[in-house]
Amino acid sequence: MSTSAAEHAPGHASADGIAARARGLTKAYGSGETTVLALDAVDVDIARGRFTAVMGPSGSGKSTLMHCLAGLDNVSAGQVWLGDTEITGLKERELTRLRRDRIGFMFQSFNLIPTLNAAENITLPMDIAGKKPDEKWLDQVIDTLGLRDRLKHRPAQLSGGQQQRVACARALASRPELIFADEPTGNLDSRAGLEVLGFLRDAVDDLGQTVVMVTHDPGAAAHSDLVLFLGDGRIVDEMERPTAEAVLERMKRFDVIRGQADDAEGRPGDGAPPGASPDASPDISPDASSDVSLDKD
Ligand SMILES: Nc1ncnc2c1ncn2[C@@H]1O[C@H](COP(=O)(O)OP(=O)(O)OP(=O)(O)O)[C@@H](O)[C@H]1O
Repeated sequence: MSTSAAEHAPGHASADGIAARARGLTKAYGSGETTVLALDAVDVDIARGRFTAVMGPSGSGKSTLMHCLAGLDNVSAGQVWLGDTEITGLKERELTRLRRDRIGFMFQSFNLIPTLNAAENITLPMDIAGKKPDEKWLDQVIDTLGLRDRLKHRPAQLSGGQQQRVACARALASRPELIFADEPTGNLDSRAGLEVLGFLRDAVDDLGQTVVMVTHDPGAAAHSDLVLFLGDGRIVDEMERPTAEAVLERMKRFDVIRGQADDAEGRPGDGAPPGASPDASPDISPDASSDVSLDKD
């Protein structure tokens, strides 16, 4: 299934509201009998100025999709564009520069440098690139994220939620075209997680940023504008204006399909209720399920 594929003129990325685009994106790991097809000819458009969530069962290809769109991993076939730039085929040095200049990253483990204070962590990528931050923008980011009185603190002196806010500010500091967030609330309690999701939402609504977030949590996905559902390396569904309940219901259908596949192949766990077998689980943790009541701010 493709997203807005009809707009696509073959071989060209449009200059309009598309922040990233993939056509026929295929990624295989290994070779011969042990080949794993992580992405199977995925067509996707990531709209500029929107918050897109990527969900799907464990192993469905979420991280691989993010890594390929961000130029962190090479593709086996197909094409990927960031804005108008086709990144498939770029040399590693060009990719490094492109990631540094045009993409912001947030990870589950905040990836802050322990010896640097919050302010230094926020500007580190720009310092490495030898670029001066736009002070007005940086002030806006710091105030939006409520970090003004935490700038001199080192990561160990900050709560998990505050550390992730610093990571969020770092991702925003260079005003990137696209922010990729991989399970950004995975290490946070639900209150801190909600706070970070609210800031990502604000980054889109108030600062005009574009965010793509991989998550297992329907409550987190409910903060997005659009959820893309991956199954077995393909985009199998999408949901506009998601609610946590609707996302959870959609995820449960992966259980049913996997259960049926298990039945057909006579795998252990036949007849078990959806989600009862570890293999069949869509990887929604009990915590995630309990977060279903979380709603948009
Ligand atoms: N480096 C690798 N070598 C071999 N296989 C890999 C590698 N990385 C991922 N895979 C396989 O590719 C498929 C997709 O993996 P991916 O990590 O993208 O899924 P995911 O949806 O992000 O999973 P999870 O929710 O568990 O993080 C899986 O079958 C996985 O085992």
